[in-house]
Amino acid sequence: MSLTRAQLAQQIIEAGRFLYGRGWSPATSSNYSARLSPGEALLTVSGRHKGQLGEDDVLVTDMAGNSLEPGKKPSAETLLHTQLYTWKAQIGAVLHTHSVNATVLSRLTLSDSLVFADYELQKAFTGITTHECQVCVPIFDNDQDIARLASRVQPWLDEHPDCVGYLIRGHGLYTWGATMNDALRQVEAFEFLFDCELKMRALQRA
Ligand SMILES: CSCCC(=O)C(=O)COP(=O)(O)O
Ligand SMILES: [Zn+2]
Repeated sequence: MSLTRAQLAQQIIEAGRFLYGRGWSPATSSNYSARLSPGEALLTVSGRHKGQLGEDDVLVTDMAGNSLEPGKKPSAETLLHTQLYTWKAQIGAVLHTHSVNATVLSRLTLSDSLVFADYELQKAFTGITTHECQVCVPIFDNDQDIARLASRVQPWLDEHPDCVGYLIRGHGLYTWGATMNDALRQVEAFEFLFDCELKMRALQRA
């Protein structure tokens, strides 16, 4: 069943309240979207406070990232959302967050990926049914040129059809789901795992 623009806007508004409240979308950072139709996404307007979004703070774009609502500026990172909708038809929502843990962990990790293994909570990710597997999270260097960044993300997605999210170094997390609730669950799962990983590293050093 497809949801209306108003329903999807409400989901984005509520996601923003939740993510801001958890401290994962501070200071106008982050952007959120939902698939409105096969060829259109509903995305946050650039620069808005994500804990205080209203109905006017979202706009429709095409899958090339062009605003279909003149006068509204789409998120600077629109292309990172639309590339995911183009990559997989099952994706219905994309969330990008800026937590302290995602930022610190992506800076501490000098290699180009993080691997989670043996955590029961890995099962919160779509398609994962056991802790006995590895969840590989690529880390891409940050880039102010979002088209260039998207062009570095694309080969990874193409080669890893089961990818559940990625980090941008010193910047934040991208994850997604068939529904907004699926995407929110994955943000929470990542944040739990980031927390565990940072605590493990701190204790191993002590
Ligand atoms: C204040 S954070 C810098 C921009 C950013 O990384 C972000 O997620 C928000 O950008 P937007 O254009 O979507 O508001
Ligand atoms: Zn960002």
